[in-house]
Amino acid sequence: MVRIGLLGCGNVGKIIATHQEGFQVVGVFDQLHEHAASLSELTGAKPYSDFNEFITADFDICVEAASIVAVRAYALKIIEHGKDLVILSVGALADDAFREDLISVAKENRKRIHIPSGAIMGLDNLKIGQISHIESILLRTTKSPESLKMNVSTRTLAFKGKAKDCIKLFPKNINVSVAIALASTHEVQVELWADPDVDKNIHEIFVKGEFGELYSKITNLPSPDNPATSYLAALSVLSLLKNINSPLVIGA
Ligand SMILES: NC(=O)C1=CN([C@@H]2O[C@H](COP(=O)(O)OP(=O)(O)OC[C@H]3O[C@@H](n4cnc5c(N)ncnc54)[C@H](O)[C@@H]3O)[C@@H](O)[C@H]2O)C=CC1
Ligand SMILES: O=C([O-])CC(=O)C(=O)O
Repeated sequence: MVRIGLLGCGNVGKIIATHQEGFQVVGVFDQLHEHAASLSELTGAKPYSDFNEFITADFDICVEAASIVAVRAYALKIIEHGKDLVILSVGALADDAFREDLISVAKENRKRIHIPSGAIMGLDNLKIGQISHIESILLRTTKSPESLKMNVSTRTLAFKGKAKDCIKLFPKNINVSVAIALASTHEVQVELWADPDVDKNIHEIFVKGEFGELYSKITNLPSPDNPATSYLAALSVLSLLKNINSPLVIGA
């Protein structure tokens, strides 16, 4: 059984800890100790209030479901302590220098960093951009103003431009754009819309390239404790963990 340490015990952390199938959460850490304590009560996992104690605990994989700030603060240390790492707040990897450091430390320590598909479907296929020409990628995301912490009464364009700039302004809402850029190794243009008539998280992806053209649209239900985060994002981590050591590897 794969042993997991959970960094971040909020909305996604709780879904992961309460759906343990094919893995066991043995340790939980959160900057708000009451969040770690309540997941511990639900699951029996040991709660840690000190990060340095948490990373010396006996688990194989650390699952990050916290924030970009947490990835920046802890990812290198986690890998240096011999753990593989699942990063949901993938926006942290938009910083080229940080990402390259992290990858080189992972290589030195023979550890792996997993980026789940998060709130979209088909992320794996976009890796074809690493071997075949892609002309353009546009992500059009629509969320409720509440999710974006905006107060608007009509459909409003909150951001238009590059993924790496959008994630700086909306670190809790557009991690998917950075995941797409990393998978495809292509720049991603983003349109982020706040729409008061929408209560779901909609991601439309437009890609043109040597392969042809893609249009995909996902209409995600928000997750129970955080409307900005699609429930699918938590499911993607659960399916990644369930399959992590499977001899049958499915998908690009
Ligand atoms: N890759 C993707 O497609 C997606 C990524 N996300 C990201 O996943 C992450 C988790 O999402 P939710 O569970 O909905 O968020 P949440 O806000 O409900 O929970 C985050 C938890 O992490 C803790 N935390 C935050 N910063 C921390 C730090 N520096 N050190 C220790 N603990 C810290 C918080 O106290 C909270 O308990 C967020 O960063 C979110 O933006 C969300 C949806 C899709
Ligand atoms: O959950 C979503 O729909 C997308 C999201 O918050 C993110 O990519 O950060």
